This record gives sequence, structure tokens and C-alpha cells, in this order.
Amino acid sequence: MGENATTHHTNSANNGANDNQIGFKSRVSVIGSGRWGSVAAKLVAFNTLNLSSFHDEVKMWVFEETLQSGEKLTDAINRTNENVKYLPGIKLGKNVIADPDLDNAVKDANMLVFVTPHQFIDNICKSLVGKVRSDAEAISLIKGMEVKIEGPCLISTYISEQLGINCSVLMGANLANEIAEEKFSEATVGYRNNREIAEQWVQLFTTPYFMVTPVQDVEGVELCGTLKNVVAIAAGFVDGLDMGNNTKAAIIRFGLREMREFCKLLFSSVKDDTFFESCGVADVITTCFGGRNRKVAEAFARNGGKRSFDELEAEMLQGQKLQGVTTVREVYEVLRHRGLLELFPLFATVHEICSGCLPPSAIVIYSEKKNIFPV
Ligand SMILES: NC(=O)c1ccc[n+]([C@@H]2O[C@H](COP(=O)([O-])OP(=O)(O)OC[C@H]3O[C@@H](n4cnc5c(N)ncnc54)[C@H](O)[C@@H]3O)[C@@H](O)[C@H]2O)c1
Ligand SMILES: O=P(O)(O)OC[C@H](O)CO
Repeated sequence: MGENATTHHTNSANNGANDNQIGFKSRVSVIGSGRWGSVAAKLVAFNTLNLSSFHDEVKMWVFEETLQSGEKLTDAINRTNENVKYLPGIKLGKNVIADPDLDNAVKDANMLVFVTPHQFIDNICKSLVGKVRSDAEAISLIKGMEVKIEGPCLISTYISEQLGINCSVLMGANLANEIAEEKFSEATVGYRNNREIAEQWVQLFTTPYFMVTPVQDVEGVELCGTLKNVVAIAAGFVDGLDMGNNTKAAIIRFGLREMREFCKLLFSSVKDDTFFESCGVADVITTCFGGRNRKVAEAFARNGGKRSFDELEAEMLQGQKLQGVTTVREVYEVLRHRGLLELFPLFATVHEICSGCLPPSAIVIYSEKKNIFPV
């Protein structure tokens, strides 16, 4: 890894830290095995096989569960080379090895890919403290954030602080099922200050059908990926109310504007250009038309808000997890705490609808009466 990767670590295991020498091959572990986690493993495994600077094998940590057949998910993945529950029908690559033991899955790895629903990252990081290599680099593909008493915390920051390692991010217009079928798409790597590390992540993820661009704006890239899920829920309400494409386009525009304002509220360093990368406008578009948050929000609105998101998620997604409902609650808390709810009417209304305080049709009232954005 690059120079910075070995200089700033504090509380991690020191195993392998002297491997930074000629002939050293990177080892990659993927922490998470949902739909996107499985696709991420497939992308990475294609490259580790083809690039001499990586060990072929990619470990993929599996949150173990027992399938209806009685077989363990991990065993089924290793037997079929498919994630039969979260990504059936797609071969991951023979060099992907599923492992239900988190410590064992990260052991020896110097490149860690975090890709679990954001509500689980707290426990995962806590159990990894002291277990990862001191020279490891991490990347987060997680679209969400942590809100602590002290305030909001990016997932990449949380991983960095908990494990004492640097953490970049990869976000973008990335519906996992389409990338699994090798349909062309783009993504954005957000990095802090080490371009060399960013290039290594770009190399690890890039394939002929997956184009990755590095951007030195980790906060902007990550917050775009996080906040677009809130806009997707608003778009789902519009679809559930059969309000049409013009209304949806208006919601997307309002949403993008609130995303930009919220990003700059938290981090004045966020760059305007970031919103024109795949992680920005492109992800908002794809998620508002083809994402799971949109789909479940549509069902919520069609049911008049009478069936909860939890119930609909369990019924419609079979174990996959929505991020938008939790995220908008967290965003709402941040804004309420700072007395800024009135400046973010779309985000506030989405939360009030999700939590049952307003009916789904309030998204219309929002559009008509509350368009009071700051410049
Ligand atoms: N699916 C996509 O198209 C897509 C695309 C880009 C980014 N993302 C983001 O990637 C992240 C991961 O999403 P995904 O689609 O891979 O997952 P998913 O929603 O498909 O699957 C849920 C995962 O959570 C795991 N899980 C359940 N309970 C758990 C627990 N207690 N502890 C740990 N893990 C548990 C399940 O085993 C499963 O692997 C999310 O932040 C998501 O927003 C998803
Ligand atoms: O299916 P969603 O709503 O979780 O969105 C998936 C991806 O984030 C789209 O880029």
C-alpha cells in the first residue's frame, strides 16, 4: 500500500505490517454478502485473478443464516459459487470464499471492503477492534450514516476511528442486479488525501462494464450516496400516488438541492462538482426509478401509509434492507437539533410521512406550499 497507509494507525493488530516490500501481494476481504456485497465480491474477484499485485483469493464474510432447505448460507455459496439468497443466478468467481467467521475473514487482509447495511456496522466494527492488520486500508460501499449524541458521523469516519485505519468510499448509480448482469455503469471513489490509495481502489473495482472515477471529496461522495435514499423514498410516494413524471422530476430537483445544502451544512469542504459525478445526480436518478427504497415507498403510499415500512420491507425484500427510512430519521434528528427543519422541507416531510405523522399525500402539500429553499 502507499506511504500514508502505514503511518497513521494506532490500535490495530500489527500482523503483516512489514509486508510492504517488493513482491508483496495485497489480500482483499469483503465484509458483507447482501446483494451489493455479493456483486462487489464478484467485481473484485475478477480483478484479483487478473492482476499480479493481488492474491487470487477473496474472502467474503457472511452473516450466517440457515436456508429453508436447512443448508447454511455459507455452505450454499461455497458449493454453488452463487449467493443463492441475495444474488441467485450469478456466479461470483471460484476465487470468492464465503466465511461466516468475521475474524478469520479479515485475517491477513490489507484491503478491506465494507458493504453491509449501515445499521449493522457498529457491531461489526466493535468486534473487529484489534483484529485487522495495522497497515490495512478500508473502503466503504455503505450508503448511510451514524448519528451519535455528539452529532452525525460518516460511516467511513466511524470505521476509521474504530479500527485505526484509513477509509475511502465507493458510491454511485449502482443498482446491484444490473451490475451483476454486467450492464455498463459508473461509480465514484471518494478519497481524503492519498491519490495512490484511491488509484488502487479504482484498479481493484474497474472492469470493462464498471468505470470508476476517483474524487478527492470523501464527505461529498459519501453523503450523496447516503442522502439519495431519502429522495428515493419521496419519489416512491409520488409513484404510489400516481402523480406522474413531472412531479417526480420536481421532487428529484428539490431533493438534489436539499442534498447539496445538507452536505455543505455538515462539511463546508464539499465540492459542487461532486454532485455531477456518478455518486450525485446519476445515483439520484437511478435510485428514484429502479431502487428498493423507491419500490417499498410506492407500496407504502398505495396502502395509504397503513402498513409499516418494516412490514413491507420484510414482505417485499426477503431479507434485504432499506437504508432510506433510517437515514431520514437520522437526518431529521440532526436538523431538529440545529433548529433547521424549515430549511429542509422535503427531508422533513419524508420523515413525517414515514413515521406516520403525515399521510403520503402530504408530499403534494409539500410541493405546493413548502417550496422555500435557501438560495
Ligand atoms: N443493493 C444495491 O443495489 C446497492 C447498491 C449500492 C449500494 N448499496 C448499499 O450497500 C449496503 C449493503 O447493501 P446490500 O444490498 O449488500 O445488502 P442487502 O440489503 O441485499 O442484504 C442485507 C444484508 O444484511 C445482512 N444482515 C442481516 N442481519 C444482519 C446483522 N445483524 N448483522 C450483519 N449483517 C446482517 C444479511 O445477511 C444481508 O447480507 C447498503 O448500505 C446499501 O445501501 C446497495
Ligand atoms: O435499491 P436501493 O434503493 O437500496 O438503491 C440501490 C443503490 O444505492 C442505487 O445506486
